[in-house]
Amino acid sequence: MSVILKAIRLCYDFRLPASTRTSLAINYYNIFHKNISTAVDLPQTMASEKILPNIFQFVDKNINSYKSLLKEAVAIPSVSCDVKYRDDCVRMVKWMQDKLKEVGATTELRDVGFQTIDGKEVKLPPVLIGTLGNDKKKNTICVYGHLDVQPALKSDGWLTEPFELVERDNKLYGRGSTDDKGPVLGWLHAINAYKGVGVELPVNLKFVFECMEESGSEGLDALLIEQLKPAGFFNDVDYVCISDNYWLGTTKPCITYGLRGISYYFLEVECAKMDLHSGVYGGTVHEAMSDLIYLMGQLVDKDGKILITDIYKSVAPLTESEKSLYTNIDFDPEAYRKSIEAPKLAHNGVKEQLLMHRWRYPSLSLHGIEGAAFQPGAKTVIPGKVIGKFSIRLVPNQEPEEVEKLVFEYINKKWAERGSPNKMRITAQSGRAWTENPDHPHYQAAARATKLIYQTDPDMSREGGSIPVTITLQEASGRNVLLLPMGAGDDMAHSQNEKINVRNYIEGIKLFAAYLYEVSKLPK
Ligand SMILES: C[C@H](N)C(=O)N[C@@H](Cc1c[nH]cn1)C(=O)O
Ligand SMILES: [Zn+2]
Ligand SMILES: [Zn+2]
Repeated sequence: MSVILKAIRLCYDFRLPASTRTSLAINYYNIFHKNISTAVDLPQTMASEKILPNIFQFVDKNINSYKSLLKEAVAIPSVSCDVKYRDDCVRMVKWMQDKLKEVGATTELRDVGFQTIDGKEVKLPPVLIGTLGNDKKKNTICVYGHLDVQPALKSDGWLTEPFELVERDNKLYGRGSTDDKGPVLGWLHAINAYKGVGVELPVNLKFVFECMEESGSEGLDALLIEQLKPAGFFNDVDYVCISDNYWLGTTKPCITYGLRGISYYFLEVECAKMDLHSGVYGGTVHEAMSDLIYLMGQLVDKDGKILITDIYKSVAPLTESEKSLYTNIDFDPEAYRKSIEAPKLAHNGVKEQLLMHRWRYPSLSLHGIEGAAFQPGAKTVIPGKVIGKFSIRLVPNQEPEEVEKLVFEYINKKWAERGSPNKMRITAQSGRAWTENPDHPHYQAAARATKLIYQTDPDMSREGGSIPVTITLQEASGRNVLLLPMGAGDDMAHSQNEKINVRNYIEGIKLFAAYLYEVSKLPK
């Protein structure tokens, strides 16, 4: 067996074509399952074990159509944080609804109300709910994904247009390619592949696809808890799966059992009702920007230690058994450093420390200042109002309300010390951290599927990012939730030149098909 696994690894190392890899995977699969079925002597089971190899071949034959569909999805600039793209968000949701309908799902668009921006009510994009299959004998999996993206402009430093999917060096570049349009489409393609080989889907599926995840999933919790749960949407759900994160590195797959939460702050300082000429007004006003920079400079030290009083107090203590987990994770700090071209990493680049500070300790990041003169050129203006944006990634035992209170108290104290006559206001939106039991059979099923595709045991990882709805889905369904990443650790989600490797996209589709198959075998 190990000889075959090695052979398949070498295929990847030497970049052999997908068809060769698939043949090897099929050989491996047949040998592996022949052993099992001979042992239990069940010819019926044998027949069903041929399903996945056929599906894998089908996927390899349809690579171009998968790329085309991703191109269509990326071309819709569904940026949720900027209301000027709100129609595109709605268009994106409806586009996905059509695709779900095409695979036979029953769908509906649920209205989730309004959000308030600058005192104005703006309609939120609808949430797409879908159901495929209703066989009481089958397991039901609830799949969540998001259709919105972070903003992107070519002038940010993209090599190509961000909303045009471009293939370069076996990578598909475009905003949303990995976060999260590629993975969402992966589910669609996996379902289609079952259809394509004429095999009934082995599970029932329920879909929750939103278009506000990058902006705090506004309206979604209320929909899930106040409407869908009481209406029985989760009654028959057995497992929840989300593909909206990335491998830790670039070669080893992982399955994720933890996310940090997020507490996002808008810190506003106003010194005048309009922007001012610095030659005319400079020296005569208390400038808002100076006040804001002062406050933002009080939040975190150069080593990343958060300076907010008592912020670390409730963080879950590190146990000896947890500590030992980090040693076995496959993570290369030097490769990680090189991939972002940073001069030096925090915590002296020590692997275990880096992982812990990414996954289980809070971090504070400064994101930007609205109202600042960020465009090129020597603009000589004093901004009348500036809004500083920063966030704290929350970890287990840190409750958002308690963290918000500590931040507000700290900012108010620093503001009093500053003694500025200007107006200051701080607001927040927050979501809790999430962890799950990775020893659950659901995780074992996903690990079997992963090993089948990538011929290696996945790492059980946590994730430094946040998906606010994960904990809501866990609570609403009362079921085990698992994150099954499709993309690689260097995909640069949220950054310039976001991409997904063709390999991750295509093998990810196979992974989802194999995952559905493995979960179908779990007890109900
Ligand atoms: C991990 C996920 N793909 C993601 O990118 N989540 C965002 C969620 C968010 C919350 N506020 C704004 N965005 C993230 O972790 O930043
Ligand atoms: Zn994101
Ligand atoms: Zn995402």
